[in-house]
Amino acid sequence: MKPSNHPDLWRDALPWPGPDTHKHHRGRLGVVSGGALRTGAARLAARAGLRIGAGLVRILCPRDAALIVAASVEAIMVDEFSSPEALFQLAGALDAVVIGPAAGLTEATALNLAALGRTGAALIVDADALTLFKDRPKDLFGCLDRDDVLTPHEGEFERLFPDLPVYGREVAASKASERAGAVIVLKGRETVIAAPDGRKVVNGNGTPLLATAGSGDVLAGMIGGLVAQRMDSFDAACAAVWMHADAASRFGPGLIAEDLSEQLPSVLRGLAPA
Ligand SMILES: NC(=O)C1=CN([C@@H]2O[C@H](COP(=O)(O)OP(=O)(O)OC[C@H]3O[C@@H](n4cnc5c(N)ncnc54)[C@H](OP(=O)(O)O)[C@@H]3O)[C@@H](O)[C@H]2O)[C@@H](O)CC1
Ligand SMILES: Nc1ncnc2c1ncn2[C@@H]1O[C@H](COP(=O)(O)OP(=O)(O)O)[C@@H](O)[C@H]1O
Repeated sequence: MKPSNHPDLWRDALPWPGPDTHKHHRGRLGVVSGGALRTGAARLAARAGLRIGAGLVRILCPRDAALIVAASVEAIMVDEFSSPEALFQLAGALDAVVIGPAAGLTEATALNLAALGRTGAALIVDADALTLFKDRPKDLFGCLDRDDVLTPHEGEFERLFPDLPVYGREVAASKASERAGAVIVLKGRETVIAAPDGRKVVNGNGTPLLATAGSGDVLAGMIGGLVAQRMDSFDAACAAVWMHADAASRFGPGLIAEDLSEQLPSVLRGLAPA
């Protein structure tokens, strides 16, 4: 399949604030932070979610991380939790939650994911929350709904779906989406986005400048920010992947993950209705 992702596919579905909206109506996104030494990934994702238009973004922190995160954010809100049940309560008021970036390869991450799976929030599952389920992928799939999104790079994909890479990236992504019962974003030079209902798009505007630590965390936050605004999860994933690459190209050489969110206003201006 040739690269097929293009704004014509999802431009009309992008969320824009109406005159009577308020921050809660624009969508509430949560991002689960790692522990005290691992808070950067959640902050990258949260900022991206806010920049892409979620009205309210909260970083949900284990106790030891809360003061560190609180000291390094402004518009982003911070909550602490001390158990999966407490996380469940916090997430009940959210439209979408990102979990996985620097979350830790621990049982606590698995229990937190299971707790989030019991809420009505759509989940964007990345990084450690994928790798953790290497030997028990069904435990992950059992927590998911069809509007949830998994964002593996190739290594993470192979850990969850060791029998699928042999089919090639495009077929593998479709089979994985069907098996997981969720949208799959198989990241790489040409990212493949597949939905359990058979929709599939291949992205062609990527740039190797994106091969920098934390850029995947930003992408997870962008998808979460669009899904929180009630964009269909597959469309949100296609839009975020394209905008993420466009942001990188606009910045150019020297790009680090922190720069991506700061390019989003100009990316969005180029997509806004006239
Ligand atoms: N600011 C922060 O706090 C940041 C925190 N972060 C967090 O750190 C945590 C662990 O991150 P990680 O890099 O150690 O884990 P992972 O990416 O699994 O690499 C492990 C091995 O997998 C392999 N591999 C195969 N294919 C691959 C591919 N396409 N892309 C990359 N690797 C691929 C590769 O093996 P190789 O190819 O070298 O043999 C590699 O050595 C995780 O929670 C993450 O969220 C980061 O997001 C950065 C910013
Ligand atoms: N060579 C490349 N060409 C285009 N895009 C790339 C390339 N390498 C990485 N990317 C993109 O960069 C992002 C990296 O995500 P990920 O591996 O999860 O990074 P991290 O865990 O550091 O946040 C993905 O969106 C991926 O598609």
